[in-house]
Amino acid sequence: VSGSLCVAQLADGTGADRDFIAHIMPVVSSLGFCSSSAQDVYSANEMTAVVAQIVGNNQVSSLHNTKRTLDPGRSLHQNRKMRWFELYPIGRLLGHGVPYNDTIFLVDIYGGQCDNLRTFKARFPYLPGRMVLQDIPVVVEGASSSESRIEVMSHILFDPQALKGARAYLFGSVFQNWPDHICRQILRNTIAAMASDHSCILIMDFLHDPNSCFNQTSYGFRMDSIGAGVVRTEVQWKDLLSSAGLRITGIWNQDPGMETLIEGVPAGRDGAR
Ligand SMILES: C[S@@+](CC[C@H](N)C(=O)[O-])C[C@H]1O[C@@H](n2cnc3c(N)ncnc32)[C@H](O)[C@@H]1O
Repeated sequence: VSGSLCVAQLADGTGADRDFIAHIMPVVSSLGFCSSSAQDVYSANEMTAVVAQIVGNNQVSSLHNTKRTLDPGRSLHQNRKMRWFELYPIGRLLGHGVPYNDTIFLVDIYGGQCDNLRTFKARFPYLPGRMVLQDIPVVVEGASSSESRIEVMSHILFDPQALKGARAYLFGSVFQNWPDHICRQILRNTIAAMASDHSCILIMDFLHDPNSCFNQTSYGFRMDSIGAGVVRTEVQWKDLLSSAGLRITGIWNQDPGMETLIEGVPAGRDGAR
């Protein structure tokens, strides 16, 4: 096929689901199997011609082999995972009337084995305020025995948020696991607990850029393939947060192939945050 085709035309021509085409084509393009001149617009190139021949199928490397060829020296496993506080200027959380020792500074929602809080406390040992890890009961049991300075509490999906007025509610690698309607419910439950003047939501997640490197485009593809997960573009994040009643007040990202920190506050709040 000569010329460019948009996602809708590709879906029509193949009979495949349009969302599926929109997700898979950035991966195909970043592997070099077609070209992309604009977002959601693709054209055939020399590689397309090769793989379109029956004999050419044998020349298609596995994703892992191709990754080494096209993206030398980089893979999700080779890159060190950034800590949320290495991306985010935590001075933004200070000087707003909290934290005091008896107030809640940070709630790590679905925090796993409390690594986010443990490393944060190690880096900023003198910060006042309570730190609370929330996760499903079986995870919380394991976490409580390993870290005594961090409070742990059971919290499962769609539970109302019991901890009111924390300075920040952190979600690390959580929303990428869930479709929009579930994320919206989690966000709304959190908003109901937020103090209107000083609480914020911090989201550590991937921000999908369809024109970026293999690392990132393929991560969205892999999230799709293991469940209902989704890696969102900046527009999708804005839409999701605003549909829940939040306004994005900052996005920090040091490497387009890695995690991003998104800060949000209730939409009605005056000022920058
Ligand atoms: C991808 S891990 C993220 C862990 C951690 N926040 C981090 O930054 O590495 C997702 C977490 O969500 C938790 N989780 C999964 N299903 C849940 C549910 N229904 N209710 C509450 N937590 C859940 C898991 O136990 C896990 O700790």
